[in-house]
Amino acid sequence: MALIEQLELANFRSYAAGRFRFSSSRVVFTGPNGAGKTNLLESIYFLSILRSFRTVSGRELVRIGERGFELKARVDKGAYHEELRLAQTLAGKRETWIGANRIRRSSEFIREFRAVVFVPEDRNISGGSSSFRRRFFDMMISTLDGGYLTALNNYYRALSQRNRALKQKEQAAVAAAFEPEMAVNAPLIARQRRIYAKLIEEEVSRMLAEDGNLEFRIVCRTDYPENAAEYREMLERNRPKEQLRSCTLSGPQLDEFDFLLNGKLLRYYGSTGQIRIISLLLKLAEFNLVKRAAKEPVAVLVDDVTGELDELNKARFFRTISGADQQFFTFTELPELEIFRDAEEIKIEKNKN
Ligand SMILES: Nc1ncnc2c1ncn2[C@@H]1O[C@H](COP(=O)(O)OP(=O)(O)OP(=O)(O)O)[C@@H](O)[C@H]1O
Repeated sequence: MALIEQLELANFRSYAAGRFRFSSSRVVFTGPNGAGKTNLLESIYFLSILRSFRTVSGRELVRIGERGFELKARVDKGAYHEELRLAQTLAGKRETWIGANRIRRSSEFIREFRAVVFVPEDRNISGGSSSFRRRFFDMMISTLDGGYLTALNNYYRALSQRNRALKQKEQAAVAAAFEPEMAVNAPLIARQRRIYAKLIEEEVSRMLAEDGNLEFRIVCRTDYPENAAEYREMLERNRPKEQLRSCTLSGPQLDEFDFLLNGKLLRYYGSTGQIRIISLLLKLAEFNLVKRAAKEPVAVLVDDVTGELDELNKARFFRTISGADQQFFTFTELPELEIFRDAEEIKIEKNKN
C-alpha cells in the first residue's frame, strides 16, 4: 500500500509539470544522470517539512525562468485521504493547504507525514566540517519537534539581522535589538541538541554492539551560557568586539559535535570505511528514533547510497528501512536485489519533464 499515492509538481526544479501515481510502499525512480530523480525525492521531503535537504535558500527549487513552484500530494491516512498543497514564490513567500483549508502555521502543515532522507553526502556527517553535523541534528530534531524548528528559524533570523547591523558602526542599537530573541532561543537549541545527541549515541552504540567491541560517544561542545539572562549579558559584553569583526562570534551556529570511536576523534583518526559506516549508522539511528517517536507515518527517501556499502551493511540498511511506511529510491537502473522484486519502478526520462 502507498502512503503517498500521488505527487504533482509545477515549476519545481527541472519539472515544468509532472504528475506521478504510486501504488506500492516501495517505489524506485530509475533514469539516466540528471534526469530529475533526486528532484522528486526533494519535492516529497519539502512537502514533509517545508525545507530542502539540498539547499538552504529555496530559490534554487524554482524552475529557472519561473516565479514560483507548486507541489501537491495525496496522502493515505488510513480511514481517509488528505490532499497537501503548497505554493512558494521566488522571494520565499509560501502558502499551504490541507484539502480546502488554508494552513497558516508551518507546524500544522508538517504534521501529515515524516521523511528521513539518505543521500551520498551523508558521509560528511562524520568526516566533513562541523556544519554537516549541525545540519544532521537540526534536520532530525526538526522532524520530531516543531518547537525546535521554530526556535531555530527565529534564532537564525535574528542572528543574520544582528550580523548585518554589526557591519555598520552606527548601528549598535539595532544589533542590540535582536539580542533578546537570540538569548531566548539559543539555550533551547543547545538543550535539544544535547538530548538528541545522547539518544543518537545510544542508538548507534546498540547497532555497533552487533559488530564487536567498538565504543561510540558524542560530545557536544558549546561556547556560551545555556540560560537566557546570561546569554544576553554575553552578547552585550561581546558586542564592541563583534562590531570590529563584523559578526557574532559565539552561539549555536558554531556548536560542534565530536564523534569518538574508541576514544579517538573520528574525523581525524577514522579510516574511510569507519567514517562511511558511522555516517550510515547515524542516519539509521535517526530513522529508528523518528519511527519510534513520530505519531505520523514515516517515508524514507534514498538517493543512490547503497553502492558504497559492503554486503553486511547493505543488508542492515535494507532491514532497518523496511520498517518505513513507504520507501522511495533512485537508481540509474533497477538493482537486481531481492527486495526490489516487487517494487514499483517509475522511469524518469531526461528532457521529458
Ligand atoms: N531550478 C532549476 N530549474 C531547472 N532545472 C533545474 C533546476 N535545478 C536543477 N535542475 C536540473 O535538474 C537536473 C538534476 O536533477 P536531479 O538532481 O534530480 O538528477 P538525478 O536524476 O538525480 O541525477 P543523478 O543520477 O545524476 O543523481 C539537472 O539537469 C539540473 O540542471
